Amino acid sequence: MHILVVDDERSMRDVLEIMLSRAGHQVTCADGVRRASEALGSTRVDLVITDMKLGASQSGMDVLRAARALPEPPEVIVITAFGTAVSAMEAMREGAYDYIGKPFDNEELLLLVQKALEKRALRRENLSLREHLLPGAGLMAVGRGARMRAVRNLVDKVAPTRSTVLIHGESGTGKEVIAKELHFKSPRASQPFLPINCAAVNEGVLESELFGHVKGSFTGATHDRPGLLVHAGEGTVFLDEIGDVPLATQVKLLRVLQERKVKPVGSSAEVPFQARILAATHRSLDAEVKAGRFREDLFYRLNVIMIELPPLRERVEDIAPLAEHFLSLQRKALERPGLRFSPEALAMLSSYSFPGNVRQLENIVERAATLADGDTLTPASLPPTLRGESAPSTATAGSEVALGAGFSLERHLDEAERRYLVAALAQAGGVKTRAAELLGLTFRSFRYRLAKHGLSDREDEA
Ligand SMILES: Nc1ncnc2c1ncn2[C@@H]1O[C@H](COP(=O)(O)OP(=O)(O)OP(=O)(O)O)[C@@H](O)[C@H]1O
Repeated sequence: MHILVVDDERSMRDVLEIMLSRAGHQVTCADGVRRASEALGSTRVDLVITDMKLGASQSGMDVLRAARALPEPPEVIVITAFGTAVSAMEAMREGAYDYIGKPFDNEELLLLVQKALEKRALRRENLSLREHLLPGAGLMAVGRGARMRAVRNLVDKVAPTRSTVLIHGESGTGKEVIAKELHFKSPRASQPFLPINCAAVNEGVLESELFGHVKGSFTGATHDRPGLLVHAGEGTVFLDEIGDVPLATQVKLLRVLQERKVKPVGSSAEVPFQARILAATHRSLDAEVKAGRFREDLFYRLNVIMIELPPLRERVEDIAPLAEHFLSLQRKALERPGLRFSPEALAMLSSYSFPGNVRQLENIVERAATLADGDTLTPASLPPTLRGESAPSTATAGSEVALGAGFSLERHLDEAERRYLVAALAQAGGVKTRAAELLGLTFRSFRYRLAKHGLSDREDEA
């Protein structure tokens, strides 16, 4: 654990440093508020021990406030002079872990430090546990089809490495889920996973969030603050929507990635960082590079390993398992253990094209479960948009189709064939011989058509 000792008296700093280092901790010392803020801004600190009175004009309260302003604040122990119980209480109100009066007994202080660090460790553990338990943020992305198996193989291979990974896929395909899986399967799992949506904030905020800032560098910068890259320690920073980073920030990001050092906004000093970088985008960065909107050098720097997440319509075999997964979350959330899909509802889901991908499926299941009167979710529980697309029981009549420029009979028949295949598979509960029978096809012809539409899994291909 890393402890920051703040005291204006040199002898006191030395005593504390020796005592705490002997107890096995890493110790940094600061003689006042400025140095303390610098230390808090440039490294990850678990505990601050500060004297309340720092020289004639400064106060430990300022150190406490700077520490509390951090995204993941360290615990703070305040040392107070005899007879200053009022300021000790004020410190507790502002979030200090505890206080100790001067002169103190060394054993007493060590015990307090140990308890504060236990609390800190517990909080960190809870944070990472909460990450694990968030719906959909489990260790394993759901999906056992051939495409997801390939993704999973790649994840297992690159998770333990330090490589930068670029995740590409349409919106809602699960890019963040994969980023979390990469983090939690890596040796960095006990360290923070810090995501940032690069498209949601403007250039200034993005740079200050990523690289940090020093006090006074802009209105509202009341304290030095480390950026995510430093704050993540040996964890992972996930740059979501990297394709939306403005060109000016791209230049800085490239330098940061190459040199593994950041320059906080308003500072000229460089701070090294250890975090691993993962990035994701729904854009084709190749095309963005060609259009001059994305720097080619940054693209190559990020694109060391690329994970391509296919849209849900290209991995139909994952729809039913995902729907079941989301329904099981709803059973728990709504405390309705009897909720289930009718086979027809599952078939209808399986033949829909999901332009909003897994996120849309998740929303549909949540809505259906919340609104359901009985325990069985039927096609009537699903939004009408799905009905328009489900496999027709008789061939679609020509009159319903917009013929003319842009129409392609071939594509139309192709889509219809695909929907029938999926519907038959769903109706047959995934048993392929049965699905072939339902369609009046030989097994061989059925298997050929599955492969043609990318619906077969690896066993079929073998
Ligand atoms: N394979 C999966 N297993 C379980 N849940 C998933 C899976 N893929 C996606 N989800 C869920 O679907 C939702 C969307 O996933 P996520 O946010 O990871 O997508 P995204 O590609 O990052 O989207 P965007 O590009 O819009 O940020 C989340 O609630 C996530 O938990």
